[in-house]
Amino acid sequence: MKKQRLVIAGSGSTYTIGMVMSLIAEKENFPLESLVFYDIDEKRQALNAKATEILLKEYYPELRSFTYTTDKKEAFKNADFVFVQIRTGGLKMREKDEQIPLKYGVVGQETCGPGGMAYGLRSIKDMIELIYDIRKQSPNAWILNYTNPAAIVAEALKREFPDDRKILNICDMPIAIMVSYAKILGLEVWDLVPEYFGLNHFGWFTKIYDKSGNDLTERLKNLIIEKGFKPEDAEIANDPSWIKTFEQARKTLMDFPEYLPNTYLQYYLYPEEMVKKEDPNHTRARQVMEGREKRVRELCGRIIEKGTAAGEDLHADIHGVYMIRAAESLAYNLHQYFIVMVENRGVIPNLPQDAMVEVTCVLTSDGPKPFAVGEIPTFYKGLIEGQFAYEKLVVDAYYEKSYLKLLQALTLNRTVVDTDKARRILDELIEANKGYWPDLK
Ligand SMILES: NC(=O)c1ccc[n+]([C@@H]2O[C@H](COP(=O)([O-])OP(=O)(O)OC[C@H]3O[C@@H](n4cnc5c(N)ncnc54)[C@H](O)[C@@H]3O)[C@@H](O)[C@H]2O)c1
Ligand SMILES: O=P(O)(O)OC[C@H]1O[C@H](O[C@H]2[C@H](O)[C@@H](O)[C@@H](O)O[C@@H]2CO)[C@H](O)[C@@H](O)[C@@H]1O
Ligand SMILES: [Mn+2]
Repeated sequence: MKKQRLVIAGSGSTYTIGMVMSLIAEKENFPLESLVFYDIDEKRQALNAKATEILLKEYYPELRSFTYTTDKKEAFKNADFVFVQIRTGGLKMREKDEQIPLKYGVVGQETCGPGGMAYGLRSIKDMIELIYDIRKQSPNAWILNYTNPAAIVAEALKREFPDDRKILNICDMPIAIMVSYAKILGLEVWDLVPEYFGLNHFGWFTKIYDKSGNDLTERLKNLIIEKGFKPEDAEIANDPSWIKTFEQARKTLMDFPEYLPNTYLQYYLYPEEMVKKEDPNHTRARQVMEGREKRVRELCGRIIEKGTAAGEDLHADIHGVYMIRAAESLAYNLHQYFIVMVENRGVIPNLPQDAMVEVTCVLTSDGPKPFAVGEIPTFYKGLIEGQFAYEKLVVDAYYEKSYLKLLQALTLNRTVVDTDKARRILDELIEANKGYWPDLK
């Protein structure tokens, strides 16, 4: 079995230690020859890296080479896989993305609505630059991107790198939802086979089967409606915000019982309720700073101080395991099922052919092979077309530096709708994003 040379870009992330634990858990199936951390923030990276050195010594002694650097050239040479998890502007800018729309009574969210647009315009520039840097050093590496907003990033990367078949955009929300389905059904998550369609953070499960081909969908829907729905992945199971989100997904299913919804649809289908639930002085970014970010920082600090991870409650999370298993399937041609983003090209015939859709695929060494979805009903088609038009306009606006296209994008977005409101939010976001966004005409 060929051992893999893996680079993690954005290794100062709050997800890195979880990813390292997942690499340890998956070491028999995705053995590493080397692991390299890359980040632009030396201090942030060093904390994770120093804790990782200890974790690897204790749980992965056979891994001979672990290094960390802020030098792109050194980081990206001879990679087989690069996982990309950057956040341009950090959690401080995420807080602005969430707070500014809320001032106008509009959803304030990291990947949805005006906040998602603001974050998207920041991510595109850095992501394009990063992919060029990776390709200079490693023309054949698989690049697994989960930097958000993944829908907008995927659309921009498709346009900038149309012939690059080794960039895969992937999100963990569908698998995190499936962890809850598995629990309700009394099965393991990897025993479930999903049918799914949509855009990233904007999709539906149409069917859930077990590995023997039994259709569990109607039983699952009834169980969710009768018994409730909650997050089960350890990372989010006790988080009040995620608990509310999963409850809302149950309501969505009761309102629109045809398909099982992605949790992110709550922002588009119940925008008024979402605004009401928010405390503008304590949005999700602040909760993450006081929660996951603080927890990871303190954990690393303790490991470094003690020189050991013994006694710490460490586990592989579904986020890390999902990305690594997707990489395994690509590296070793395993033909396993994953929900990932691919260009439509006939998968859903009644949607734009160039849309980056999120659907069930088999991952092979030749890349993702999507299953045909077929034509989708009018309600879903209408919603997706509106959302895709918004995403496309954001990427158009980035390339053309167009104020008008951003105004159109926000006016189209279901979380905004009103043109005057869209203009006021846009003007404030422009001010807040000076130095990150292109200068608009
Ligand atoms: N697609 C998904 O389902 C999914 C799931 C989880 C996280 N994410 C994404 O992963 C990313 C990381 O999330 P986080 O909350 O841990 O953020 P974070 O701010 O803790 O970490 C991001 C890291 O990226 C670094 N960075 C920023 N710009 C960079 C650049 N140009 N080059 C290299 N490094 C850079 C930062 O210094 C920081 O250390 C975000 O984009 C988040 O949205 C996506
Ligand atoms: O608000 P955050 O930063 O806590 O989460 C935003 C991310 O939410 C989803 O990821 C979940 C994931 O679904 C779950 O399995 C677990 O790993 O936690 C993650 C974060 O809570 C979403 O898919 C991502 O795109 C978001 O970045
Ligand atoms: Mn996601």
